[in-house]
Amino acid sequence: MSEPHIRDNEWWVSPYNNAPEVVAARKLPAKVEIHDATLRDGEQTPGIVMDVADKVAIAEKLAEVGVERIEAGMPAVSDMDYQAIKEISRLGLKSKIFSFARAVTADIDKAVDCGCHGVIIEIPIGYPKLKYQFKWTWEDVLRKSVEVVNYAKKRGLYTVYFPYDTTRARPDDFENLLTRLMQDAPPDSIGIVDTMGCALPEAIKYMVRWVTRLTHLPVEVHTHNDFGMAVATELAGVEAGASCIHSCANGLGERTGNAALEELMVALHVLYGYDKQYRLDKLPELGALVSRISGVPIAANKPILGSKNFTRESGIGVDLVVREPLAMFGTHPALTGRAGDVVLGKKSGKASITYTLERLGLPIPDDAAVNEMLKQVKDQGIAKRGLVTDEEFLKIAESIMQARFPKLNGKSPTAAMPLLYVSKAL
Ligand SMILES: CC(=O)SCCNC(=O)CCNC(=O)[C@H](O)C(C)(C)COP(=O)(O)OP(=O)(O)OC[C@H]1O[C@@H](n2cnc3c(N)ncnc32)[C@H](O)[C@@H]1OP(=O)(O)O
Ligand SMILES: O=C(O)CCC(=O)C(=O)O
Repeated sequence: MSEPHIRDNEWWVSPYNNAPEVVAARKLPAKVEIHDATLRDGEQTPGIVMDVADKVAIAEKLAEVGVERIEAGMPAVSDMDYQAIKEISRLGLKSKIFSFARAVTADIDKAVDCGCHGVIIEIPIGYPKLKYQFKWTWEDVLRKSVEVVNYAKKRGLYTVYFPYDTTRARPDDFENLLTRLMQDAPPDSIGIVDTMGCALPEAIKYMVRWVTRLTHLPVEVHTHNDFGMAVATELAGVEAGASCIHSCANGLGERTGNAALEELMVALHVLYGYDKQYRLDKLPELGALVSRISGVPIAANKPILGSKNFTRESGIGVDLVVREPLAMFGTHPALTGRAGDVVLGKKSGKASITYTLERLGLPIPDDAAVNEMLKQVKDQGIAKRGLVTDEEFLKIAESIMQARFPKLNGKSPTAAMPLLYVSKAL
């Protein structure tokens, strides 16, 4: 089928994503890039330390997945970060390498020394930050920014201006800052930073349009997940024309984390129809690597990567999980390197039993036996408040079949199973 919401064996999502009224409200850029900050903002998750080898391994996997930009770290934090960024730059990966800098020239020098393509120049503009933390006015911010932005550009770096806590800036502060920055030190692009993850998707759209109008520069969006909307707000930014969105693999990051890389990649391709520029099938490998190195487990129900995303216990339609996955899921498990799975428990139905028997290579007995197996599976699932394992199910199936064919009592349990079924035909 050729409608955008359906691609055979890949996805079947909502046709209303492409309703004329919905499409008319969008101003999608021709291309969107992902700037991944796992090695900097992801490492800012409390307690995580990644050494040089860890960062190199993650950078290589990010490049393999197809991330356009890797923020490899903040050299000011430690010599290990400095070495890691340098090492990653030397690898000659397809992704462009960025470093994170304060608005100080020494940090720009470090980015150049590390061989980076670009730099993110961070400076606060959110009013709570200016008022309580820095005691700066927007004029102070401008003064500190101008010299450093010009310096970074002079040193040949792609320069992203990152006035953080943007979404809590006073409108006049932000507008004055950007207006004057464009006169005195225009960077290559501007980041809208939802440091506290507290802006609505519609607010981010408004801000992207506002910054575009003020600067005519490419706009990037960087969000956190405090209201569970980091991915939604970045995609809203794209709908308003943002051409670069920031991420962390597995949604790592300060507090509730950053917009999750894997969710953005799949959404750009499946929900917005951007060309498949990413190896979505490699996302589980990246997720497992980042989880192992960070020590932060992936939640079982985490979008894209959760171990139970394509697992169904509920009996209704369960036989379709493997036979016709798009009846049961919006995306085919194989699109993201996954496989569907049927498990047994309290919510099983008859189809769960017959499916499991087939999967175990066993014949399907008569209806009464299947019903009895189902009853015992449910009872056991309830009793243990969990799933019934294959081993437990085999015991249930065997005892039922042996009761029906007592002549075969005494045979070894599992070895006798096929025989027990065959015996019904005798
Ligand atoms: C939203 C945010 O939190 S933004 C950044 C978060 N990331 C990090 O903090 C990374 C991990 N941090 C670290 O390892 C350390 O905090 C360091 C190495 C970066 C800095 O450590 P410290 O030596 O304690 O420096 P400190 O935080 O006191 O700042 C030093 C100076 O930089 C100034 N500064 C801080 N941020 C910026 C900035 N974005 N641009 C320009 N100057 C800045 C401070 O005002 C201070 O100036 P002062 O010496 O005139 O008072
Ligand atoms: O480390 C920080 O939180 C500052 C920069 C940033 O990533 C943000 O504001 O979201």
